[in-house]
Amino acid sequence: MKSVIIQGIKGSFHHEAVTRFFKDQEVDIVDSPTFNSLVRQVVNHSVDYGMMAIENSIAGSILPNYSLMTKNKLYIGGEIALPIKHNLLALKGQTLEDIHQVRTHPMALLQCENFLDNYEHWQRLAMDDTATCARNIQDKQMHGVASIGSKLAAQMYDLEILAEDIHDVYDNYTRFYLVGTKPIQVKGFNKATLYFYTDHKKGRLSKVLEILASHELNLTKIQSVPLSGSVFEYSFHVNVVLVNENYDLYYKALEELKQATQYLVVLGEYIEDKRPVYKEQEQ
Ligand SMILES: O=C(O)C(=O)C[C@]1(C(=O)O)C=C[C@@H](O)C=C1
Repeated sequence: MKSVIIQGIKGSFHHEAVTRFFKDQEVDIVDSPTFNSLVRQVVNHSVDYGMMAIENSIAGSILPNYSLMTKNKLYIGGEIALPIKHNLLALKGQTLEDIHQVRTHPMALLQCENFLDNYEHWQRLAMDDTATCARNIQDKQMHGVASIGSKLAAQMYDLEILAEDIHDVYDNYTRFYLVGTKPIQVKGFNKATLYFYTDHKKGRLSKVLEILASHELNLTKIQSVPLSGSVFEYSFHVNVVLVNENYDLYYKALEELKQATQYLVVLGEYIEDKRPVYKEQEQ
């Protein structure tokens, strides 16, 4: 059975990301307190893969995870765009009036700012993953303390839901990568993540973008990340979707990109996880 390490414990969104990604396949889910320790255990082969959040549709990119991937030479074997629904959880019998402190993962706090602004007197603590915060409230019988997390966490740690769907925007998604230490071959891939930097001369980045556009590669994300060892120079992570899955054009683009950049590596070729489009949005 494959083992996959997550940031957090069972009942976290990382846990849900793994179960959605692997569907019916059985996997051994291993907990990790931080992203750093997750990556360490992937690198030293204590586990087969890691599942790592990389960006959220409200709060934006989790920048340290971009650098963790490249510094540790990790490759991407797949992605999952998980709908994230946050709820306010507390011990059974508690009410909103009893609460004076809320604790959760920092990304979850960022996704619920509008709700939290209604309770300015609550102390906000950015802590571990959403599920560990929920479990601690139960284990330590913390009265007056709420956590933010999923309904699964409420169920697993026997907490009451004091407020449902408290994220700022209904359509809230976090994108996760499945990462490993070797390039992962994915049959029928239609998306790729490239990492590059240039010699920082005029027009270099626009040349790269022009190569992508002229080879039917749709740019879905570009993220600049400080280049380690330089001051105010940047490397770039780009995600591209292969329009009409034209592999010839994709490989030609890679050849041209090698000429246009100082350093280029393909971090992953995998299947795009499209966020579902709801009926109301189609109209
Ligand atoms: O705390 C959790 O439950 C997580 O899985 C972490 C995490 C994150 O890293 O962004 C995952 C999804 C949500 O965006 C909030 C938190």
